[in-house]
Amino acid sequence: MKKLQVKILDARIGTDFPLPSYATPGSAGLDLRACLDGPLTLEPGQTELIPTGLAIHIDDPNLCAMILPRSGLGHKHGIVLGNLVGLIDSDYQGQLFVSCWNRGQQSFVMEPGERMAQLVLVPVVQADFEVVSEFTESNRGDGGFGSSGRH
Ligand SMILES: O=c1ccn([C@H]2C[C@H](O)[C@@H](COP(=O)(O)OP(=O)(O)OP(=O)(O)O)O2)c(=O)[nH]1
Repeated sequence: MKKLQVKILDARIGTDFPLPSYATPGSAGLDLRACLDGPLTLEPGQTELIPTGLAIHIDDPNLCAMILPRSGLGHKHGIVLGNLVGLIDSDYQGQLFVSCWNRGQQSFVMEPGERMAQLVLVPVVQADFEVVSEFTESNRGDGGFGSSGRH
């Protein structure tokens, strides 16, 4: 299997914090840890851009990466992403940052090395554009926004 090369920018990763790894052979997401010097308190409503200490250059236009929230942190503690989803372009070469938003009612202390979000590689298809007058008809046609279900 072809694997993406992830560059480690922070020497604490692999020493103070574990190396990134997939939790199980079937895991889709790679945990992204907070590369912090000390605890960071996120007050209710606060958003902070938190470094991961990792950089990737995907270098393949057929792929991108997405940063997604961790379900437990989001559901139990209200820690989700300020941008809802982070999209990492295949030509991006910088450090990965996670926009952490405390949408909950209580302060949350992010500890150094804490798993704050996850990174998933996703196939990409780019679009070309063409002006046409009609499509070949389908069953749905242009029905949407609940046209086939509850009104
Ligand atoms: O959660 C995120 C989202 C993006 N990025 C990096 C990778 C991505 O390739 C780059 C640009 O992201 P995006 O295109 O979403 O940003 P933008 O606000 O549209 O700005 P621009 O493309 O002008 O930099 O920032 C992150 O590190 N974390």
